[in-house]
Amino acid sequence: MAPIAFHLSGESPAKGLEVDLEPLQNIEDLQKVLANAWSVVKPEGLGFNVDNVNVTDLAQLRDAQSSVTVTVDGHSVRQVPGPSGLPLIGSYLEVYPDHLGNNQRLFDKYGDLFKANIMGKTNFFARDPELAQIMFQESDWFSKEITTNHPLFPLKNDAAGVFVSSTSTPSWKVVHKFMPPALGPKAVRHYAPTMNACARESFPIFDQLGERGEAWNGYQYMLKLSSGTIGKVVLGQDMHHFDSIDAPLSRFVLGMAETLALNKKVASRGEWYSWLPFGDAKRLKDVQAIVAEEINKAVKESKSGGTEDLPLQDAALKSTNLIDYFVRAVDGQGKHLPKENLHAAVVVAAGAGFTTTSSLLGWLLYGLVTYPETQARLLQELVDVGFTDDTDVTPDMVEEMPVMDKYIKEMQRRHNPSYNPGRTAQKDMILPGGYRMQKGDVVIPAIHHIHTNPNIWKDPDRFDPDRWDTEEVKNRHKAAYVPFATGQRMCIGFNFALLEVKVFLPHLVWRYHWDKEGESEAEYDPFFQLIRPINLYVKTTRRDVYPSKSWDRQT
Ligand code: HEM
Repeated sequence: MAPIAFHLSGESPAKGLEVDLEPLQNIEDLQKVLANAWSVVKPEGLGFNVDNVNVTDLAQLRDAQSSVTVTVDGHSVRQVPGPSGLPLIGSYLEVYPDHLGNNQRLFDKYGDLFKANIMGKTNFFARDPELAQIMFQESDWFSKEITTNHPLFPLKNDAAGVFVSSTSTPSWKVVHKFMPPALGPKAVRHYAPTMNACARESFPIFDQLGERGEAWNGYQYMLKLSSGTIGKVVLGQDMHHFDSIDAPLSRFVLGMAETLALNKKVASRGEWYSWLPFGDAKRLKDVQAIVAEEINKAVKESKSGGTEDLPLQDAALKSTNLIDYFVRAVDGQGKHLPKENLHAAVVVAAGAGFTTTSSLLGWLLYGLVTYPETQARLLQELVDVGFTDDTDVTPDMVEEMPVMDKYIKEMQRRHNPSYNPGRTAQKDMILPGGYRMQKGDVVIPAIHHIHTNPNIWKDPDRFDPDRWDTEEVKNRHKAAYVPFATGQRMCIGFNFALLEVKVFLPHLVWRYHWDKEGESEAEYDPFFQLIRPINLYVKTTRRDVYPSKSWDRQT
């Protein structure tokens, strides 16, 4: 039997190919053959059309007299749409500074995948979970490769292994072996007492702020609290952030915060801007040097919990802080994390550890003052689990607090601190929907827009913690909610982050009643690498009255 000709819809039949259908069993076999030949990511999306009639049976295709048209999920192959932009600056003015709002507008205009060229750098933005899932997966299609078009390019540091280096670097493999055990579920449990102690350390300051009756910047104090905790857990250092109301932030924290503000600026202005020997690009390098210096000092001064080498899992449970862990942990071959990786990996863990959780805690305070009924529900839950002034939150207790869990999920859905992780196409391909992608294209699964995609989330802008009890949300697409990303390059610290906020929040809600200052909506800081509130002012009052236990929890 003669081979049959196939071509992609949207392309000339001359670019098609011929397939011998004889050895094929069914249409799925044909889909695989063609997907393989044309680099189509999802073979099952291929459809066949003969003389304008859809064909789903291999036998019918055997009779085709002319080239069979092949569609991808019902579409012709197409280029990813997007704004054409202006010469040189591209769509810069169309996207910045309100990049979340403007990207929303671009998604609404162009659909779930669009591209934008900004200052000579093209990125592709996706808000469809199916596309996000493919992009997040380290595979032959995509990988985290920090090329010049990648948003983290100005911070690229191969020695760090994680976050700011590419998956293809040997450092990623080695750091990715050492760091996860120290931040796994078992290991983070042993940091719960430190987290409780950090929360208590902040009380005298929050008490004083409350007694003054003045409003205070909620985010700034959450930054002090979360970075102080990371100081202890990662660096083994007391940052003295709660020695007084006006205690300054440590040099490391200031340096890291400035680094992230500068990176946002430098990365959004294109590669050329990052090479300038003056201004923001130069300052970024200077500030990175200050951060590195502070970390070197911390490594030198770090107190060890012992001197013996320990296998990874043991070290994770016995170390007094992350530096101590890195110094003592050995892998199966008895090897330590190489020195050249240690310092850079500590910078990343410390930086990623507080910049994210401080933003999340900021948004959680925002939620308390904006949704008083939720604050009341959280307090009720604490009463019901038997919380008292002396309670230390334990990981087990956290498991019994579904109201808090739903609240945090809903706030992360709407205000997740991380929003633009980048991945790089490893070869030319055709994505679901028929979109062409070329090797080297940098794609961004846009977390904020996935989390608020109206095709997935009912009333996405509505704050509704109870949506997490619905079947619809329980059965959501795997990548519809990805606050910590997914795949091999997902967040290593998510267990730590969630335990930390679940330890802090009960203490803060139990001790204080939280009120909003002013009528204005809290806004995100458009000039920062992460989504953090900038104008969040709150007032606190020490609680002296508590509700009774819920009737069904009374013993
Ligand atoms: C609310 C808190 C947090 C959020 C929302 C968050 C989110 C994320 C996201 C989205 C990524 C992927 C980045 C990318 O693909 O470019 C990531 C990576 C990472 N996170 Fe987190 N994170 C949080 C807290 C933490 C904490 C507390 C730590 C450490 C103590 C941490 C350590 C890391 C590291 C090391 C990576 C890089 C993993 C790799 O490159 O393989 N994160 N995080």
